[in-house]
Amino acid sequence: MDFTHLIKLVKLWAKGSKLPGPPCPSFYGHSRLFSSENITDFLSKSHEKYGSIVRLWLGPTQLLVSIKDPAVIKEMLVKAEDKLPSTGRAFRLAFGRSSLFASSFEKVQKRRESLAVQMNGKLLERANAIPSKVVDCVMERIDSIMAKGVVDCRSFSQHTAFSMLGSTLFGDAFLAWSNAAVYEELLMKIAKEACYWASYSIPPFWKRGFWRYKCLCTRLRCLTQDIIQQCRQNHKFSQLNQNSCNGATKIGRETATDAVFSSGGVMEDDLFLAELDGRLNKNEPCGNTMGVMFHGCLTTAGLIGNILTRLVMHPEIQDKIYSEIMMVRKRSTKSEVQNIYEMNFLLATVYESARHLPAGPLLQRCSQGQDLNLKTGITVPAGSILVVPIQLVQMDGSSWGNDASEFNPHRFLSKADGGSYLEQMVPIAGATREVVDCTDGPLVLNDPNVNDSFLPFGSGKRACIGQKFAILGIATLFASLVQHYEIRLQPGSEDDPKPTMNNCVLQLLPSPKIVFVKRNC
Ligand code: HEM
Repeated sequence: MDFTHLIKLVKLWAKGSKLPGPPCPSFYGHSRLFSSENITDFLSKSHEKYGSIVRLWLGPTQLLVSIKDPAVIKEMLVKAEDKLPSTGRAFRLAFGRSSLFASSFEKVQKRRESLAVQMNGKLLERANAIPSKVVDCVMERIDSIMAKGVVDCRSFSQHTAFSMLGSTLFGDAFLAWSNAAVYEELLMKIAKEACYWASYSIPPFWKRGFWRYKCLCTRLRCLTQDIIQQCRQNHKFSQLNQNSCNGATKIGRETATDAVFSSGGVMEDDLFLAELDGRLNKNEPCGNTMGVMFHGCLTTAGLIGNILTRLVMHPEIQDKIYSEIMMVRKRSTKSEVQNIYEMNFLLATVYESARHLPAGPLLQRCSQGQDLNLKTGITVPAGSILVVPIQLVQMDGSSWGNDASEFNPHRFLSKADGGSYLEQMVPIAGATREVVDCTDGPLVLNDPNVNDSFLPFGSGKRACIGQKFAILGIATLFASLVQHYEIRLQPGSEDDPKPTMNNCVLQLLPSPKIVFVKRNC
């Protein structure tokens, strides 16, 4: 250890010991006391005893600081720009260099901004967060599932999220791709092992399992290149057709700068993919594309599964969503997708599901270079691990009321006059600011982000850039699903599912078995 390292360490000890927290139980600190399964319980007890900021030693050189106060969390998430080195390592190990999921903010800033413009601009302007072709594809799958029998929420959600993200990134070619099932399986195998292999600060070259894992990652890269190739061919072909219909001879990007989306709403150009990976690394291409597929599929599948589980456990909520869909669609002349902005109860159910069960137990940050001075007067020393126990924050009675632990979409609705805040955020041609008259009277959707304790997509400098896309896409999907099918719990599958970490995300397990019953509409 060199001299500067030693000075840093002494500062960490000196400043860290001024923070409130339990005494260090051993040389290894608290690292052996909590695992990912009981981390929230452990932090809950520590916050009860020591207040809203708690420090824990994870060993002689690692200080963890957990923050539970919403105002301090907000400040911290804006000020602490870096992610933990292990997060960046997990993505780098699996997918190669990435300019989107690296731990240093400096490395991701530019790509984040340009991708956010794509995700939140063109994609949402068209109010076509997911194309009808994906919904058709999911519906077809339900028909084949019904022919076979039952399915569980988890596997249905996984396939669905995969179709959603795949067709958004790769266009129509993805839905017809013969390797889609293999791709999905590979991605899930990688998800099972990613955190384990990233927990080694030096890759364990001596372990056979590690090389097996690297093989899976290489196969995923080859398949990603294959689908990108097909996506480009598809695009060129459709351009050729379009040009020959127009009597033009020129093909390629010059004619397609505005054609990121086809008429069906799918991004059929390779501009989006080029935007994702740019000229990142010729030896390890597609790092960001694979990273987005990985993160997007796992988190979206988690939320879809979570909503499905709620709908089968609370049939009264499903009935209410169905009434809202029918009411909105009956009285509206707009296209199906635009109607989503008027389905306030459905959107509130999506928010409530995300509040009730976030993708993971912790948001994490660090500030490698300098100390973090918070307005409360507290200084978090450079190099500390900063965490937000989201489950605790999103279930806290002082932010969410006495019924914080209940599943209640109404907490995001109010009876005041006005339109949905989503409609105001994403202006749609011809959209009026109507409110939906559900059985309880007109309901207005509140912006969930006004509550600092709503954090399923993080917040601040490293917040999720897929939030609006995920919410609108998932709502679009459920609007079709619930309109055409009643989703019921398979008799005998009444176990009480509990939040459990599985494939890098929190899921309600055991996953209930469900049946789709076609409605007469
Ligand atoms: C239900 C679906 C999703 C959930 C719950 C979710 C959740 C999250 C969370 C909690 C973070 C960390 C935020 C923070 O630390 O403050 C994150 C980061 C991120 N998300 Fe998502 N996400 C979802 C879907 C997506 C999708 C569909 C995309 C893109 C297609 C996406 C792109 C990203 C990116 C690029 C980051 C990394 C930001 C950074 O490190 O700077 N997410 N997401």
